[in-house]
Amino acid sequence: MLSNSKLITVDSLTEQSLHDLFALRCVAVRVPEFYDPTYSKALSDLLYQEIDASVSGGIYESDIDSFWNVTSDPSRRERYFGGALPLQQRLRRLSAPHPSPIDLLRATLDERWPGGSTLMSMEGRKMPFGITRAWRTGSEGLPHQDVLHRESSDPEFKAMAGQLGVNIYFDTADEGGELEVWDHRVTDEQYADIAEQYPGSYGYPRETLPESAVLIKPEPGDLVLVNTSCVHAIRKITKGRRLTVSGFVGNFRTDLPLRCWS
Ligand SMILES: O=C(O)CCC(=O)C(=O)O
Ligand SMILES: [Fe+2]
Repeated sequence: MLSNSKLITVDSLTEQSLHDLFALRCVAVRVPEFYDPTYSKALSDLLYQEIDASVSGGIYESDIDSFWNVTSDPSRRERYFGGALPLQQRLRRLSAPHPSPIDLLRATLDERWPGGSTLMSMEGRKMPFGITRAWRTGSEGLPHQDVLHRESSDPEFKAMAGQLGVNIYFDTADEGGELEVWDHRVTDEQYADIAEQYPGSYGYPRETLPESAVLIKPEPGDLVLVNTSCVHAIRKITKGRRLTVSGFVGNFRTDLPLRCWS
């Protein structure tokens, strides 16, 4: 039975809940109404219009590539880094007169984490944080992990002590679209043997996994943080559509800044 005992729900993000998530005392943390739900719907209407057909398609539509889509394409990579600051500025403009939800998240992490929080840089360039992901009816995200050092050979990322997926939900599906998280990790050693079968740590068959531990049906305005070393999936959206602003947060040490990218 799915007990959701590995889910922590908090009124506001705390240092303790972040430590619990990095240490896998839980697999997900939910902050209901992190962003005002009445602003969320209005913002989602604007963000749907920003979807860019020229960024990589796949399971969701977006306004900017994710890092893993640009690693082997120099022109996409250039566009990705060039988009980092315009992305922040556009979300501020679309959210005004309310705060940008991604600024609010980065400031909250800065206040709560001993070492603070900052945008991730790579080779001296800022990375985008807070991409829009629009999930249409019929789409789903298969069981996967997000582990940066499997996507980049940069030795710096090997030192990362943990990675979180952070999602703020602005529009949610009428049916389906739940976030499912397993209390289960495919280790780097295990992944090395199956990497060719599951590029990007994506698409593990459900029958190879234990029962999932957490199932979240997000509401507009919710923030959900997942330890992305745990296998997680987005159940098929069978009615309606779903829009998130999404990113990752890397922990390099408690006394160093969390680093944020998408
Ligand atoms: O959209 C979601 O609920 C989760 C997306 C995801 O896979 C992640 O944040 O790593
Ligand atoms: Fe993920």
